[in-house]
Amino acid sequence: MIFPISLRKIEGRHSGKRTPFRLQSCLSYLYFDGSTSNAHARPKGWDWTEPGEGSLRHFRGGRMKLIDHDVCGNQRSREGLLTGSPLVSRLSHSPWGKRPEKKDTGTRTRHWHSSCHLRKSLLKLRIMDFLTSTAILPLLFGCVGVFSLLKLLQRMRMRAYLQNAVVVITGATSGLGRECAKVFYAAGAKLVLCGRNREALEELTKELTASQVTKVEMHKPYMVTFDLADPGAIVAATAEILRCFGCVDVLINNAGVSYRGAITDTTMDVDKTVMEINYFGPVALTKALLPSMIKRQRGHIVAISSIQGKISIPFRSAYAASKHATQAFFDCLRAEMEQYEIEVTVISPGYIHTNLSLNALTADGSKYGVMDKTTAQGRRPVEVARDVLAAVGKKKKDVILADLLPSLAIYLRTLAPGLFFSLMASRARKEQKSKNS
Ligand SMILES: NC(=O)C1=CN([C@@H]2O[C@H](COP(=O)(O)OP(=O)(O)OC[C@H]3O[C@@H](n4cnc5c(N)ncnc54)[C@H](OP(=O)(O)O)[C@@H]3O)[C@@H](O)[C@H]2O)C=CC1
Ligand SMILES: CCCCCCCCCCCCCCCC(=O)OCC(=O)COP(=O)(O)O
Repeated sequence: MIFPISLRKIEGRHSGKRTPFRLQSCLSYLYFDGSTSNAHARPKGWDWTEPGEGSLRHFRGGRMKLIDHDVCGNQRSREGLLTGSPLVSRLSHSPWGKRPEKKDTGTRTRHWHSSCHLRKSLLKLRIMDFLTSTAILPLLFGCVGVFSLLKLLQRMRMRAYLQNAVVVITGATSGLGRECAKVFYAAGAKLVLCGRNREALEELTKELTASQVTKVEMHKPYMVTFDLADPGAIVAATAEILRCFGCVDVLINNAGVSYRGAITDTTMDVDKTVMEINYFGPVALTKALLPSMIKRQRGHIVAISSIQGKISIPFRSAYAASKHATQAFFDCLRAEMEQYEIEVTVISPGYIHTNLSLNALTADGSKYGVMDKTTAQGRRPVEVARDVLAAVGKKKKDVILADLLPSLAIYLRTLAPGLFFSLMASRARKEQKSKNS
């Protein structure tokens, strides 16, 4: 007979004591609830003890005694030894009495039948218990094995996808772009590094080629310098990019600029510049590279957006608008490119410890030049870069790389917009107040 028992409860409060328990029946299992002080409660719905009142009288050092009465009113008891795992313990016990003799009353026979019935159901239980104890472990190991195998396959597929792939990274001179260059290079990608600052690109190239640490074959990166805010430069740069390795497998639109300012103070030029760099530039570069990808029926476009591509926070109007536009454009692109087997991944990070706030534009177009606390406390760019690598390798479509609060804020914006807007308004009031004081 099997008694699944919560060992935790027993050990916690009652071990070694003479303690009353309430017995409760659930299906044919017997549970006892150590938290109650009910001494002689009748086991609810438990027909096994029907002839009398059963109660658990004794429990000491792993032994327990169950006492009830037979039909003639004689007290009878069973003793059990508590064994088994902490999750499910068993009470092995001396079985109940024998078949009633002919002289027994009808009641006694009825109880004997009910006892038989109980034995049958307990046999079923024992079989079930045997099956679970013999099946659960192999099943568990099986699941872990399959999971590990799938992970291994995924890693191998990822490696094969990125090794020797031509990867173009914009904004490779600094922050996230720079770290992306390092992790994609280490994965064996053929890099085309883009930025405005040639010296910074050269320095990065030197650093990369000096670090031959991985087993995979490394390829010397190319550099292409252009300004994303200059549409003419983008056309010329595209031709140069395509000449580097003859094709592009992955384009990572990472370059970007942030902004801080009140809408009422901000000139239209600033709005346009932010949109040029963060939205029109990546869109133009993507459009320029797409025909060659479509021709090969192969390619992957990545957009580094932001949490602010999903929610808008005060004093970030131009930046949030550019990131929302980015999200929308690349979502459309994903749908349209599926027929050509071109992947589109939009990545929305939360704060990262980079130069973003230092380089942010203000209302009059000047540089903000402050390392914000939120930026300084952001994630390490190398970690985010690894997540970008994984997202690209796994061909993810939309990825949020942020802490719990920004992630929750996205849901709040969708599910309770009124509340979200109130929170943002109060944030704006507070920020305005601290600026004025
Ligand atoms: N840091 C953060 O908290 C977060 C950042 N992001 C996004 O990550 C991306 C990378 O930013 P991050 O590394 O943080 O910031 P950084 O300021 O460190 O890097 C920005 C990069 O963009 C390049 N860039 C800026 N303007 C232009 C331009 N006109 N033409 C070409 N390249 C340009 C910069 O190159 P140059 O050397 O020429 O200036 C630099 O390489 C951005 O899109 C940003 O929006 C998203 C969420 C959070
Ligand atoms: C169910 C409870 C939900 C509670 C939600 C409360 C709302 C809290 C608002 C949180 C706002 C998070 C903003 C995150 C912004 C962010 O991560 O931006 C990333 C960037 O792009 C950073 O750029 P910036 O120039 O602004 O530094």
